[in-house]
Amino acid sequence: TSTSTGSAIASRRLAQLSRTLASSAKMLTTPTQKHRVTVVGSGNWGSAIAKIVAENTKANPELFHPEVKMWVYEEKYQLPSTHPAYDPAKHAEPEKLTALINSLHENVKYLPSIPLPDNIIATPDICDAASDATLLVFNVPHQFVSSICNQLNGTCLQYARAISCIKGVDVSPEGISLFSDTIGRRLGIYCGALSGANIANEVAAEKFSETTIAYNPPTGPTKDYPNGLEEVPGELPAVDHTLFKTLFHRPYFHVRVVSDVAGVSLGGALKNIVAIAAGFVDGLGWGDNAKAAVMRVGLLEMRKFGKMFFSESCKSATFTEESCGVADLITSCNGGRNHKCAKLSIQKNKPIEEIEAEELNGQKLQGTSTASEVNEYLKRRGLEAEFPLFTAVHQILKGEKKVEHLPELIERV
Ligand SMILES: NC(=O)C1=CN([C@@H]2O[C@H](COP(=O)(O)OP(=O)(O)OC[C@H]3O[C@@H](n4cnc5c(N)ncnc54)[C@H](O)[C@@H]3O)[C@@H](O)[C@H]2O)C=CC1
Ligand SMILES: O=C(CO)COP(=O)(O)O
Repeated sequence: TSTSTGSAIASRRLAQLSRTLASSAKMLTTPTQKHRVTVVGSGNWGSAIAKIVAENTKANPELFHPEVKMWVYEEKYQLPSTHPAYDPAKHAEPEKLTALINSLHENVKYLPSIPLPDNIIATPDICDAASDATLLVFNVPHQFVSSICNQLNGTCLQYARAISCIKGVDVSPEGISLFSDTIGRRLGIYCGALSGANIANEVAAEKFSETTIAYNPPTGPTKDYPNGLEEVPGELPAVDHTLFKTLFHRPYFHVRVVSDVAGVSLGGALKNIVAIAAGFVDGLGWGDNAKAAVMRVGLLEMRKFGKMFFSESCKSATFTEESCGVADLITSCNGGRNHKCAKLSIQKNKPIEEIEAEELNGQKLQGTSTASEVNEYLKRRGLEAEFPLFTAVHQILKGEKKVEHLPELIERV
C-alpha cells in the first residue's frame, strides 16, 4: 500500500541520515587519546630507530605517549671494564641486557656509545611490549620474523598499524612475500615499510641521511584482509602519511613518504646481495671501476625483480629516485656490514659466516641468506639466468664459482 511504501522510504532516509551524521561526527571528533609506540627489536638499527621514535614522541605529546617500549631479545652481557659507567661492585658479572639498557640508557652491546632517550623502556616480554601499542615498528633481522609473529599471535590490537624496517624477502615453497605483508597477514593488522640509505651507526650519531616510508593501507576487503581492516578509532590521531612523518622525521633524518610498499621493501632487501658482490670485488683489490660495474648490474636486477614479480604494485622510479633504492645501494656497497664481511672473507680466505661471527659481535648479515632465498625462488621458476649477478653471488657463497669469474658471469650476451 502507499502508506507502507511511504514508511519504508522514510525509514531508509532515516537510516541514511543517521549514517551521514555518524560519519560527520567521526570526522569532527577531536582525538582524545594518544598513540602508544612500541619498537619490536633492539639490534644496531632497531636501537637507532627507537632513539629517533622516542625523540619524536617526546617532542609531540599531543599525538603520542612519550614512553616507547622497545622489545629486547634477552641475553646476558658483560659490561666491559673500559665502559665509563663500569663499577666493579655492580658490574663484575654478566647482566641482563634489558637491565643494562634501562639503567645506562645505552644499548651497550648493539649500539655502544650512543645515549638513548630515557623514555625508551627496554622489555624482554614481547607480548607485554606489544599488547597496548597502537603503532608498532618492526626492526629485527629477517630470519626472526616468523618466530616473532608466532609469539605475538592474537596479542596485538586489531586496529594497530605497523611499519617494517626489515631488509629481506620472505621466500617459502608457496612463493615470495614482502616482510611488511607477512607481518600484516600473520598479525591481522596493516604494515607499511621504512627503508633507506641508513647505516645505523651514522644515523645514531645524528649524521644527516634520508629515508623512505611507504604506507598504503587497503580501503576495503582484500585477499590478505577478507573482512577489511579494523578502523583506527576516531579518538586516536589519524594514521596517515603526516603522522608517520611526524614519528620518524628528525633534523638529521629526513623522511619522504610514498605509497610504493613493494619498491621500498625490495630495494632494501636486494641491495644486500649486490653489497656482497661489491665486497668480493673490493676484497680482490679490483678498484672502483669494477665495483661500479657490479653496482650497475645490481641496480638493473633489483628493478627487474620488482617488475617481474611485483608488477601491480612496484614502481621502477622508486629504485632510482628514492633513498630506499640507488642511495641505499651506494651506501651499502661502501660502508655496510655485508660489504665489509664479504671483503674480509676474500682477504682472509675464510667463509663469510666465520667473518660474521668474528667481526659483528652478534649483529646479523642479511645478504647471505637473502642471496640463498632469492636463488631458491628463481631456481624453482627456471629464471636464474635472468638475474646473473644475484645468481653469481649465491654460487660464490656456496663455493660453486670463484669471485675471479664474476666479469664473465655477469657479462651481457
Ligand atoms: N644495522 C644497520 O645499519 C641497518 C639495518 N637494517 C635492517 O634492519 C633489520 C634489523 O637489523 P639490526 O637492528 O641492525 O639487527 P642486528 O644485525 O644488530 O641483529 C642483532 C639483533 O638480533 C637479535 N636476535 C638475536 N637472536 C635472536 C632471536 N633468536 N630472535 C630474535 N632476535 C634475535 C639480537 O638480540 C639483536 O637485537 C635488518 O633487516 C637489517 O637489514 C636497515 C638499515 C640499517
Ligand atoms: O641497510 C643498511 C644501510 O642502509 C645496512 O646494510 P648492512 O646490513 O650491510 O650493514
